[in-house]
Amino acid sequence: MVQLGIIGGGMMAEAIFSRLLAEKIYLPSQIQVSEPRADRRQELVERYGVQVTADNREVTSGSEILLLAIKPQIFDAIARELGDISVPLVVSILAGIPLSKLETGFPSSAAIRVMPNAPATVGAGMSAIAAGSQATPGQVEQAKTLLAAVGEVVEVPEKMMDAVTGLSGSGPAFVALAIEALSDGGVAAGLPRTIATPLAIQTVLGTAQLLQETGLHTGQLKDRATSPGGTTITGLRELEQAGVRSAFMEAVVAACRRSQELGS
Ligand SMILES: NC(=O)C1=CN([C@@H]2O[C@H](COP(=O)(O)OP(=O)(O)OC[C@H]3O[C@@H](n4cnc5c(N)ncnc54)[C@H](O)[C@@H]3O)[C@@H](O)[C@H]2O)C=CC1
Ligand SMILES: O=C(O)[C@@H]1CCC=N1
Repeated sequence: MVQLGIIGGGMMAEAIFSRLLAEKIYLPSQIQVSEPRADRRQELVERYGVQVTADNREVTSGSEILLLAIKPQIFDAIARELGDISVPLVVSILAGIPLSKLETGFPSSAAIRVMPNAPATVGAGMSAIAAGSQATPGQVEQAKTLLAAVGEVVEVPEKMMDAVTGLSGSGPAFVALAIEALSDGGVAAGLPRTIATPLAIQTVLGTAQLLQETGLHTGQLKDRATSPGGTTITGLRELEQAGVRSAFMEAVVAACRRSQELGS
């Protein structure tokens, strides 16, 4: 019997259900994905053996949880198409779409709004969840179990979800841009790309791990790496002159605003 129905078989859907399968939380026979693109359906069957269909309604019949993994821009159309169904729980990963819209769109279901991120693909995701008014503690635990399969989970009040989207939802792209720029800097300084990119990636990974494992404040770590009159302070001065700190802050705030727009 299908236990997890998924609307939209794209990148995030695959990231989440592939880990659920790998961790044996569901069997392939218990997951059904609806996806309009035939080549994508075939790919998902070949890779994972899950059930696929082009018919969204087929997915909803019998599902215990319905995971919405389509783009937020088509949420209204999906709610019109499926709003009369009665699955116990709708879990949405859509940027911006508020619980009020989920609850109005799916009036017979409890709703949980989630914001995961792209590192979910390798089990290193960060997800925030906010429960709707009809969600039972058991359903919140069910959602946490789903998301724990792809990384860390934190429960937040819904009013924080757009800011979460701007930070951890969009953040992997901001960090990827920073890694690419560090690698470019290495190339500009004379390194071959094949050495510069792994150096940049491991530097970001190691710095994050150091901060996480030691609880060291970011400012203390910066000070530790900074000798008087040395190389690091010379580079930091350039970053400050270019307004990099402000650029990151504005990126998160702009992404948060866009999440608010998508939900309005
Ligand atoms: N990409 C990311 O890093 C993150 C994305 N999200 C959210 O996840 C959701 C999905 O994003 P992605 O996986 O990146 O997009 P995607 O484009 O990879 O996946 C969306 C899928 O929905 C399918 N689709 C289109 N129309 C459909 C319909 N009428 N019925 C059923 N399926 C349909 C598309 O063919 C596609 O495979 C979005 O709402 C996004 O806001 C959330 C966190 C991170
Ligand atoms: O760019 C987007 O809209 C999605 C939501 C969070 C990350 N990617």
